[in-house]
Amino acid sequence: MQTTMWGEVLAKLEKRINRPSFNTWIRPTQMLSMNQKKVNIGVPDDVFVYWLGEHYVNVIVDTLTETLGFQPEIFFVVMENAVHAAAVPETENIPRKRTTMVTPSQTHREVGALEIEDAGSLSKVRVAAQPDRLTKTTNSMEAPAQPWAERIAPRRDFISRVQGHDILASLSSDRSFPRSDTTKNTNPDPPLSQQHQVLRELNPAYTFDSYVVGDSNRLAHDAALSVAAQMAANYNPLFIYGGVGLGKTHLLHAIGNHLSNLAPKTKILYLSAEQFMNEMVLSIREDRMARFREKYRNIDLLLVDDIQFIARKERTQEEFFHTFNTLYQARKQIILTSDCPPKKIPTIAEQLRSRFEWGLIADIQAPDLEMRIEILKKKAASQQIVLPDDVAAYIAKKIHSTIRELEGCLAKIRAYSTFAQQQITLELAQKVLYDLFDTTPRKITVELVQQVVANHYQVDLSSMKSSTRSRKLALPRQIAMYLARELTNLSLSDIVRYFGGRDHTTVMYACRKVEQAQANDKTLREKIIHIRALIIA
Ligand SMILES: Nc1ncnc2c1ncn2[C@@H]1O[C@H](COP(=O)(O)OP(=O)(O)OP(=O)(O)O)[C@@H](O)[C@H]1O
Repeated sequence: MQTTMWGEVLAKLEKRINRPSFNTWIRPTQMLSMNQKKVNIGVPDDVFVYWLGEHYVNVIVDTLTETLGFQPEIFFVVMENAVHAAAVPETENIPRKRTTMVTPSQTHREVGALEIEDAGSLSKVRVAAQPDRLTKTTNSMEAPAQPWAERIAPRRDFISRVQGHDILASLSSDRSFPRSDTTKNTNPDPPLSQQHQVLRELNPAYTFDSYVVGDSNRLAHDAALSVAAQMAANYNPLFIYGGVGLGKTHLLHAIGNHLSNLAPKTKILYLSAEQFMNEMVLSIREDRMARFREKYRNIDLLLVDDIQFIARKERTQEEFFHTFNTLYQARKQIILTSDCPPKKIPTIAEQLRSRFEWGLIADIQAPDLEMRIEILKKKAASQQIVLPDDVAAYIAKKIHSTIRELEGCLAKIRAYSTFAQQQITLELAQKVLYDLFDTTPRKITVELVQQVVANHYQVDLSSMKSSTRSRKLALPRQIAMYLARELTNLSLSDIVRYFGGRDHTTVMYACRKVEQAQANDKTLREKIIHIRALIIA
């Protein structure tokens, strides 16, 4: 039952996450156990714990919530091997020798803390909570370092570094606001002056130095540098937009880091638009809007990621509008990122849209091959990975769209080379990334076509193969013949045999009928496009 449920979750995730990422990071996972509060997800190694926690925890929790009907906490459990790990009972039953909290692993969203557990007969079980309690995060600052944590949670120094600075951070996490019990624990509403104690989010690795500049991002980079050099002078607001994983967040953090080093007194607030909304909702519910406004309107630099999130959220737009005006009038700097330019953000108040266009709008495009290679080399060097040129070129040629994918490949290769104690070579890279890059086209057979069509029309597969004349079956059979003709190399006579017939004119007739029907029926045309896509996928 768990397997079926996980299968359903995987099927949903497959639609929500791009294919290479899904195949690399999600497909190898298993559900080990669940109860009414928690779900244990088995993963192959530490790198998965880090990477899933860093990038996919929210989508996994959302999908589980949708499937289970409640929001579980999730734990990633490293499996020595699938059989062994599948025998792990509920996590709370595993004898604990030590549990150490380490830093939250996150980019622009609250992700949470990681725990290490020693598990009796299991040589290692490591658990990454889907945590939303800042108390955990705070504890983590004092936690002793673990050797593996160094590898998989490189953000530890980030907490201690940030602690010393006068930077404000959002107190609410995406997931904490609907749950009053957690908010009680996590947000006792400390005085403003103490809020920097619970800082998170600015990633010290995201600096201008570690940012590779090329034609695709030069404008955004130069504008960011200019703002960092002189706030609210030239571009206010600075609006950076671009596709997924192309470096918008990196630039925001780079500005924040630059200023926090240069002028530690600068009050910097970095958060996602979603966090802004969550905190606003929480503040309204707890009657703390005055504090909320005080916090947001008393800063020098506001960095908001994914502003497109506020589309269709009128109350949030209104509140953000006032925040924007107050800061702007006080000559404070505002920097926003989005996945599209202001004019393409759907259903956003016109006054807000026009304000987003007041300053400079800079886009980031996908990097070219040279730049992708340079990024890979830079990332490798920063992690002390010896990455031969041919391996960098191999990965960069295969991955075009997002830099996050490049990093994913690098992390995977590094993990394998570490565990297998082998140097990184082209051969190793090819072996490790085989699944990811295996683009061998799916072999299309008549049986496959029949199966997909039968599923779509909810008819019995065996009846596809019979010569029954029922009306319900006529159309699906004809569509299956039509698509079999189009998608396979078989002759009419060969195809008809799969449908229990002998006369090739049956297929000819079916093809003609479907073509005519499609010409007059848009819905049917779209259905066939959809079915064809499922067959080819
Ligand atoms: N030009 C670059 N040089 C070096 N690293 C980069 C560059 N662009 C992006 N990266 C890296 O790629 C990863 C993804 O970048 P980032 O999170 O900033 O993307 P994003 O555009 O904000 O994505 P999303 O829209 O999903 O939030 C980060 O680890 C970042 O360091």
